[in-house]
Formats: sequence, structure tokens, C-alpha cells
Amino acid sequence: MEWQESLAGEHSLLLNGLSDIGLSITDTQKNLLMRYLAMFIKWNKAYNLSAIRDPKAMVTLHLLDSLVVAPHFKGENVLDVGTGGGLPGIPLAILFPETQFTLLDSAGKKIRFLFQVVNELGLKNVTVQNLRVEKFAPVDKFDVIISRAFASITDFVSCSGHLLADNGAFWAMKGQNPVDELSQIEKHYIVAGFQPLTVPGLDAERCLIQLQPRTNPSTDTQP
Ligand SMILES: C[S@@+](CC[C@H](N)C(=O)[O-])C[C@H]1O[C@@H](n2cnc3c(N)ncnc32)[C@H](O)[C@@H]1O
Repeated sequence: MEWQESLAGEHSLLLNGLSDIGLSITDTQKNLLMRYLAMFIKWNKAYNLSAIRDPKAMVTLHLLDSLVVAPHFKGENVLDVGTGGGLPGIPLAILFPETQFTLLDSAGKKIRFLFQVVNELGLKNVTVQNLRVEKFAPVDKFDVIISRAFASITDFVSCSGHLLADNGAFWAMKGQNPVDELSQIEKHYIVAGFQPLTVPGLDAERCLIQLQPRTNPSTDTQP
């Protein structure tokens, strides 16, 4: 799919945003991000992948909002829970081709779109799963389980906790610092990392929270 003429403005917006985030990526990766955007725009008309319809808003609210975690990123075997149309999993998989990504969603039409994305873009490091996360029982567990706009932190960790490897971490992409949500899980999880994030072109709070299970909840919570 060609995007060069129809999405020239979106391409500039993406390049400026990548620069603002401080990401230096190859031309091939930029091209893959734009091809993903072009597919998202096309399929969104029939598949209702996202309520955001304006292509420039998609650059900011989908691509850059996903990529803003990239400077903090590490992980070898990553699960994106409730990935929807592939966010943040597809942009991150494009940036980190050595990392294995599993993108999971219960909605069949979103998964059909993702199979097409993986095939057309040739993303060899991406596997797609169509089921509820509670039912997912892979052989290997994940060292990073990430989600964006999926659920409350309590629901996120409770429905996918069985999938976290030893020493692994949940990565919750949130808006405002969710103090109340964190207070509900502090008995069982510690905040291993907290990064306030600035999404280029977006005047709204964003943060990334890394959570790890407490090794001994009963003693760790003693005063
Ligand atoms: C609001 S969308 C967010 C999609 C994407 N992460 C994003 O940021 O654009 C939430 C997604 O979670 C999926 N979902 C909800 N409950 C789920 C579950 N228990 N297991 C797997 N997917 C689930 C829905 O189908 C939906 O695609």
C-alpha cells in the first residue's frame, strides 16, 4: 500500500514526534509505521478499530502515544493485553524487532486486522492471539505484560497475573497518576518504576507504571 502522497502531512507529524521523543529509527521502521497507519485508516472505516477517525489525530493519539514508552522499553517476551488494533504492540514491535511480541484481544475483527498487518508488514516478531486473557495458557510466560486503555490496574493484574514470568513486570500505560488504583493493589505489588510521559502534540498527562509482585506480601506490608 502506498502512503507517500496521501499521508505526507501525517509523515511529517510522525517524524517531528519521533524527534521530540528522542527516538532515532531507520527509514525502514518509519516506512513500516506509516504503512501500519495507512492500514489502520483503511480498516477503521469498516472494522471500527478506533473512535479516532482523523489521520493526524491517529499519529498523535495512537502512534506517538504508543511510542512514547520506547525510551524506557526493555523486555524479551512481551504480551500486549487488550491490544485492540495493535496498540501499543505493533509500533513497539516495529521499533524492537529482536523482541518477541504477543498481541492478544478477545475481539475477532481486531485480530483479523492484526493478522493482515503482520502478514503485509512481515513482522516476524509478532504473534497474534484471539481469546480472553483469562483463558490464555501459553507454554512460556512473559517478562513484560503491557496494556494501554485496557482496564483498571486491579483488573489488569488480576486477569493476566498467571502469565507473568518470575521477575517479570506489568507495564500499565495510564493517563493521570492513578493513585487510587495503585492503593488497591499495594499489598501484593510494588511500583518498580514510574515515568511521567510527554506525548508530542498532546496536552494531557500520561504515565508509565511498572509493577512487580511482592515476593512476600504478608511481611512486606508490615509497618
Ligand atoms: C479500549 S480497547 C484498547 C485497545 C488498545 N490497547 C488501544 O490502546 O487502542 C480495549 C480492548 O481490550 C479488549 N478486551 C477487553 N477485555 C478483554 C479480555 N478479558 N481479554 C482480552 N481482550 C479484552 C477489547 O476487545 C478491546 O479491544
